[in-house]
Amino acid sequence: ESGERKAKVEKMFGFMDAFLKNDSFSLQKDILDHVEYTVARSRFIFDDFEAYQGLSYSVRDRLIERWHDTHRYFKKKDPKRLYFLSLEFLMGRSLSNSVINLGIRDQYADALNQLGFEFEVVAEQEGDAALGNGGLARLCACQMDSLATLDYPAWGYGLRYQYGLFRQIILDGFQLEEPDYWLNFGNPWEIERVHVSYPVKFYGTVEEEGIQGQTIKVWIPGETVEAVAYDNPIPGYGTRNAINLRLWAAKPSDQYDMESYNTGDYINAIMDRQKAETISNVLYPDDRSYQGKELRLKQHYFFVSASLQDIIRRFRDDHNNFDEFPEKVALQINDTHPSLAIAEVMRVLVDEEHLDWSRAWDITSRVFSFTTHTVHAEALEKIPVDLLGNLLPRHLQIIYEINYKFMEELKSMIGQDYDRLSRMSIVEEGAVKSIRMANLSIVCCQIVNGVSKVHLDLLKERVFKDFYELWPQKFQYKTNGVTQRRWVVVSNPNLSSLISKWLGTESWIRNVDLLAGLRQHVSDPDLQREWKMVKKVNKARLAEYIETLSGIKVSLDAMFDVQIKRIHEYKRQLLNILGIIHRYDCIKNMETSDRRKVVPRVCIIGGKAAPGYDIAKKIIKLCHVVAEKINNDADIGDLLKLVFIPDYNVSVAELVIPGSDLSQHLSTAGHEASGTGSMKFLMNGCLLLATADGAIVEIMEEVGADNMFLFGAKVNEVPALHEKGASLKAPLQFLRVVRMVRDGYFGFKDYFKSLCDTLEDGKDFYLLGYDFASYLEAQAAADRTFVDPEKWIHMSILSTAGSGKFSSDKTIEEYAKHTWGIEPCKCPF
Ligand SMILES: [N-]=[N+]=N[C@]1([C@H](N)O)O[C@H](CO)[C@@H](O)[C@H](O)[C@H]1O
Repeated sequence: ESGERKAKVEKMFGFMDAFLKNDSFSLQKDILDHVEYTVARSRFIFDDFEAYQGLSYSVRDRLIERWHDTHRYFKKKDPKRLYFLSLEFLMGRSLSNSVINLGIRDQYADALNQLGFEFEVVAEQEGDAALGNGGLARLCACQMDSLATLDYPAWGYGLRYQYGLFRQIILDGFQLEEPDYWLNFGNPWEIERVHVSYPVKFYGTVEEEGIQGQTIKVWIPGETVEAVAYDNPIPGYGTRNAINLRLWAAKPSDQYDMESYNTGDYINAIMDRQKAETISNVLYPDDRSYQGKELRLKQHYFFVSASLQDIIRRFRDDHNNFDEFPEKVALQINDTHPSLAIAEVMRVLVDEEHLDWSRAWDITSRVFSFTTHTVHAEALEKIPVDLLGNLLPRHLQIIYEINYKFMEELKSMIGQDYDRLSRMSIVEEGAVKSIRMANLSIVCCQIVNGVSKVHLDLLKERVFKDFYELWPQKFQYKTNGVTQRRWVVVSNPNLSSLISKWLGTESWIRNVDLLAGLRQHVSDPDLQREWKMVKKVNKARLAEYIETLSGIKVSLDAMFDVQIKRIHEYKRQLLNILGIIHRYDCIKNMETSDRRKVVPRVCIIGGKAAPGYDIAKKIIKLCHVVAEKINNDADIGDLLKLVFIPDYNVSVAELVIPGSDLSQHLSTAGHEASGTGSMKFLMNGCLLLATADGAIVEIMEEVGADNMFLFGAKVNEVPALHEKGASLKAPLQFLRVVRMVRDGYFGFKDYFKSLCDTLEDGKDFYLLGYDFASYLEAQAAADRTFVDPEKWIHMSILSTAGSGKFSSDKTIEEYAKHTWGIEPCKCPF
């Protein structure tokens, strides 16, 4: 019956490009049809936002077509699939990226023009999908773009938060948080799959039942919630493949207790049902440590259970022997947030599929791989057993069993070394007995990946030293990457066309190694002139944005010096601000004649602080009071400006990065697992001023240390410096600027006391004092280079030319080959 219908449809439409045409007239018609029939506004009168909606729905139609063809082809070929489990996906906007990956941006721009709209203006109507905090979350989004573009059969699974990462409002220089109700006007980029829903169980008890002489565990849940799927097609660039990001939303389950209904306690019954929806409501805005909150744990299990039910249902469609599961499925755990998936697969295989433990464990340990993104042992997730035992009683039993078997095996390998046994145990005894989710992930997974070469060294020598010594073969690294589609082609179209012109091809967009071809043209004056022009145009756009935001006029001749990332003490935005105070102080104390030699700077800082992170919030306030002083000081004029860009997100980054001359990555060496912002700046020809930390070390290998401005203690020097503690004496310049803040030179004397206290000798854990002198030297080197435009442009072109290694395409190819064992599966039509 469906075969017949398929044949009839194919005959009717012929197979290739079955339905939608992409010529300008067809696009105009589709946009108007959606304005009229989907947005329900008259096709004759609609505004920019309705044009955005109409346009987006017409683009979505073309995504759905490719999504269907891709998944029908995957179904036909039944390749090994990758399932990428992550609690966060920082997608940003979808419109521009989608039309560029579909290869029909120009057609759409023309169609809109015919209808009297401007593409860029309409594209600005879209809000960011901010379903994540920072680097880890954006990394997933870049990796999904690469998985699609490289034709890998992959799915992303996550949570459909109703509230994304909070909006940052700055009031009198203080950060306030506002809810990000991003779904207010609907979301054209998702498809609600009402028929794809699964019950997720919580609480309850575990009973034992005897079946055919076997005792099996039966989990009697206390509460059930429904998980409903929302699909987000992810189009590849230059391919028909479009893969899926499936996000789960919690809905009241249709199982309801008649009891409360009949007692007429109707309202409470409904309220109870409403409670269910809160599970997927809010993204936890903390980019730091794990909070032992029950709701957070519910979120973890909710998306893990729904995802695994969906994955196993798909596997069972074509397979009924679970020994094939690891051949057909690769499960990627992105940090420890999805690690409960390990216990869940064991529960399904043992309790529901009745496999014996060792067979189940063999399958489970071959199907999972784990990537950690942190260097701070204290940031590793630990779940109190009381919390876990109450919410997921069967999973706690299973984790205890996994740990018991692991401890037995370990004792047989290392003997009665109790310190090491307790350090490696998945169960942490002590005041709050807890489950170490990182230990569980390492014990289970075949491969544990760090996110940069330096990160792996830190995992081996510090964070997971015991495990590395036991299982060195498990530990690998896959250097992070960013997608050149969004971070160059979408956000910097002028540079993108310039690169294609000088490389004589656009294939670098899919084959990033070609960027190295720019090296042979680096000294060509025409390229240098055009390169400079592109940067100038992008700087003008950024300057306009700054003026709109803050009313501050900035000079395009100044060096645009940028630090944009989450606010953290280890990322040392405070070092940047103290450096600016030093620069200001120097200019103030200069002879007017010397001021002519000062290289004008526009210092731009942006980033959100976790709502409960007090010190980070003080750093934001300090930035504003210093800016207030400098920007209103007539003596300074255009020599120095400081601007804090509020509500930093993916779209702001897409505007700021192309307009930046210099970007700062100041983490205390050994604290940034990788960093990915640096890679986006590098691709856009922006020079880096940085410590040799995380991925910066590999960037130095690719573009050369002499093509960057490096400073500060090295990773292997920091532990010894920490030992020195109070004996480490900070330089006078540093003491002077700290004194200025402490004495209230910028006001708020008492408010900044605790911030200044963190910099006192012996307390300066992040070594701002120790690194201050070399930091100022690096800044001076940047000044000297900036006044030599040819040298600067030379370094800028070489930065882009050497950025190929840091494409997420590279990262994904490495993972596919060495961790997941998946092959491209390109949809042929
Ligand atoms: N969570 N986490 N970790 C991070 C970032 N904060 O999101 O992951 C990012 C992605 O791996 C890293 O680049 C960054 O160094 C690391 O701190």
